[in-house]
Amino acid sequence: MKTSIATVSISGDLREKLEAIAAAGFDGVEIFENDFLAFDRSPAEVRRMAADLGLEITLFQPFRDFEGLPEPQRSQTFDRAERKFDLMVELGAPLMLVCSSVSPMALGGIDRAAADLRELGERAAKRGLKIGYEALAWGRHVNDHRDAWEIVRRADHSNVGLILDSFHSLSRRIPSDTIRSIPGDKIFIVQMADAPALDMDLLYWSRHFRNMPGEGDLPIVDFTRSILATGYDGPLSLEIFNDQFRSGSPRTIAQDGHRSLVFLMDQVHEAEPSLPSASAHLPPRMPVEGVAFVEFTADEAKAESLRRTLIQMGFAHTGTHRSKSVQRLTQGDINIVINSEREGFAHAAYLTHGPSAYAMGLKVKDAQGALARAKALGAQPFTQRVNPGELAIPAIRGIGGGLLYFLDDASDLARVWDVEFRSELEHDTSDAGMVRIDHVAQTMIYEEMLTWILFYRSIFVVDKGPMVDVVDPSGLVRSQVIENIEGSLRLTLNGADHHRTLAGRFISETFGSSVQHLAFASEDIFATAETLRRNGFRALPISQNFYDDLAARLGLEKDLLDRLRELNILYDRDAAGEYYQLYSASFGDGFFFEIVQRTGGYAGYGAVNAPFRIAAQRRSTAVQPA
Ligand SMILES: O=C(O)c1ccc(O)c(O)c1
Ligand SMILES: [Mg+2]
Repeated sequence: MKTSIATVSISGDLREKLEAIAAAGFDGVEIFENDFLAFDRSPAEVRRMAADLGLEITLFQPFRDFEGLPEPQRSQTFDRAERKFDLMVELGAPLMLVCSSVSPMALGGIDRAAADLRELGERAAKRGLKIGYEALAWGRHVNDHRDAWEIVRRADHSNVGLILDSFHSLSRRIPSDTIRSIPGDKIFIVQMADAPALDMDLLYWSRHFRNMPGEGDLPIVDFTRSILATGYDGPLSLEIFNDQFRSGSPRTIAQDGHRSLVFLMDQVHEAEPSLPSASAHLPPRMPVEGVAFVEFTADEAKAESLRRTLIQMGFAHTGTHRSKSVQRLTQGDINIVINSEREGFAHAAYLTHGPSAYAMGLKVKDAQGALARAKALGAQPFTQRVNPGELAIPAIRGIGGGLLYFLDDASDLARVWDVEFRSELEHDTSDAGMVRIDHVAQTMIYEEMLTWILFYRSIFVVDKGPMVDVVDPSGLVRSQVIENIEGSLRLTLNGADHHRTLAGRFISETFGSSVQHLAFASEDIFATAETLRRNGFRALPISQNFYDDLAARLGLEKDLLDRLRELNILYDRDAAGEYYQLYSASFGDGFFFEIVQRTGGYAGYGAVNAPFRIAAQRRSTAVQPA
């Protein structure tokens, strides 16, 4: 299947757009009229630029308010079309998109529109061009692809076809099955866009909130299956109007777009392997069995203080790397690695971001398969020199330029700890009852969130949760969960809009996105909290008002409430179960640990408690008066 994207989808001038689109691997491009008009090169030069970049111009658009006009406007609009045909011939654009009219002067009537399109098709044919008719979801008389198809059918001209746009059809909840009876060769191009489920005016929703397939909530896979069932074999062309994308990095957005189409075809293939053009053959999405380790980079002093904190939290120092300045600490199934090397990637990450959790190892079914899939989706593989006695662990670049390693049980990688680490037990600490990593919280600027949601969803068998607003006293942080059904991988992505929020400050102080907190699961949080207290761990002090409200809101028994209050444990409850949360103080740039306990089927993250946690962190990190 060929891929294409409309220039309107990304930022920059026309040259920057075309370069980013070519670099991302697209086959074709739709030239959006305004992007051309605002550019100071001739149509012939644009044509050459596209050709030099190996891009086919798939479409010129949009031609507006054409059909159904009375005279003299009708003749004027045909003249207008002829001028655009002149331009298209020079550009080498074979197809014009005519979108359904929104003009108050348009008269309506399927036969009138069909006659207009037929005449336009006749004129286009004389110039060697074609026209495609698209129903805008807010078109005055035509706003449904079924009506647009009937008009095209009655126009009955070989140079007149239909253009389908997933947004217009799916925003109006038109069943995708209705596409299956359209002949594939009468569909001249298919435009693809997803969008978040929002209850708003269709035009406003379309012009500001579209996003890449897989980033939103529309049933895009189903739509595409219906398209392919018709025999359509033209390009899938992204047409994404999105305020964020217009101000984002053209390269990143174009890469996301290409990845979204590869992923889309893969999902279609998975759902219906017999479809003719669903030809993407990627290694399958990889199930994740858990977080095998989290690796910090720090200088020696910070590494030692982190090591002491972890030991206070019940971790045991269980290994030292055979050739590097790298420590391993464990508790239950949790592995924390602290890297204080003075060269290599970890050190570079330290120099850029300061002490940080820059790498994460995921235990997957097949590590090489995960790497192969990630590469096929355009992720950047990571390799570094492997010393004798070390394993080449497959890895890719992840959030904030950090690393994502893949481990599995099926290869030598299963023995990584034995191969690379000398085992030792320096500190005979008391285990505090933490058994596994519950979740990893990654903080990023809000604009990057969709990129990472698509990244994780396209590579792994995970789903995304709804976007949740978290109120920081200085602004909003938007949070979205990436998790699998088993709960063995839980990532919370936090998008900060504002540098004054705690998450925003974390980003500016660590110079980019990264892991802001790590949550460990305990099976008895009260026992864990008592042990930590004995070890001298300072829990984040929670406001007394929070506990008074808990009593009022949830009617907790006094005993339970007193214990929560005494140990600074936050509490939440839903129909499925309960959630307990205990926080560490923040370190340095704002990193912290959380300890949680889930009972029953509680599957959330205590979002209702986040404002109280954030307020407590602000109090405890506030600069004390001298
Ligand atoms: O928002 C619009 O006007 C508009 C124009 C052209 C399109 O193809 C489209 O889907 C929307
Ligand atoms: Mg469109």
